[in-house]
Amino acid sequence: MQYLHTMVRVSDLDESLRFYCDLLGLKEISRKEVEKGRFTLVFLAAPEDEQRAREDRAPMIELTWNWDPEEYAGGRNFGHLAYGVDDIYELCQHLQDNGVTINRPPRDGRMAFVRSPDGISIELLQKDEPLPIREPWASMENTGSW
Ligand SMILES: C[C@@H](O)C(=O)SC[C@H](NC(=O)CC[C@H](N)C(=O)O)C(=O)NCC(=O)O
Ligand code: NI
Repeated sequence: MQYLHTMVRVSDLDESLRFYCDLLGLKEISRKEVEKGRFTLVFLAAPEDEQRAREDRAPMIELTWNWDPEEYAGGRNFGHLAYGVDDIYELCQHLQDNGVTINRPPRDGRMAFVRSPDGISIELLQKDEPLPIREPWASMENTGSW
């Protein structure tokens, strides 16, 4: 089995491509306009995955834009999309300078969260840094249960 993509529905395709491509730096791999279904699919890959994505061997996000406006609410069960980045401070500054909401600034130099135009949470992790997972259980005796 191979992980292929995560699909997110977007309410404004141009606004979303400005965020995911122009600002975040993802590359458009393919696009499909479906007249009958009245929707457009756009597959995006991270720059380092671009070549493999074009050979169908790298994970992507699939933006789905329904031409007829819909309300996209709820979806609390969805968490975030995560990307490893070269310089988390520089990227967050660039995003903020271009009007992107920085939900969690990269104060530890390792992890930040920003929002897409539709409120999708995007986790940015500094490459070559350990995952900043705070083990709430760390202070407890190792009960061996984990
Ligand atoms: C190309 C392949 O990766 C797909 O995911 S197509 C799946 C298909 N998508 C649509 O019909 C898009 C328009 C639809 N109105 C929608 O918003 O999903 C589909 O079966 N979607 C249903 C789903 O739950 O994803
Ligand atoms: Ni899909």
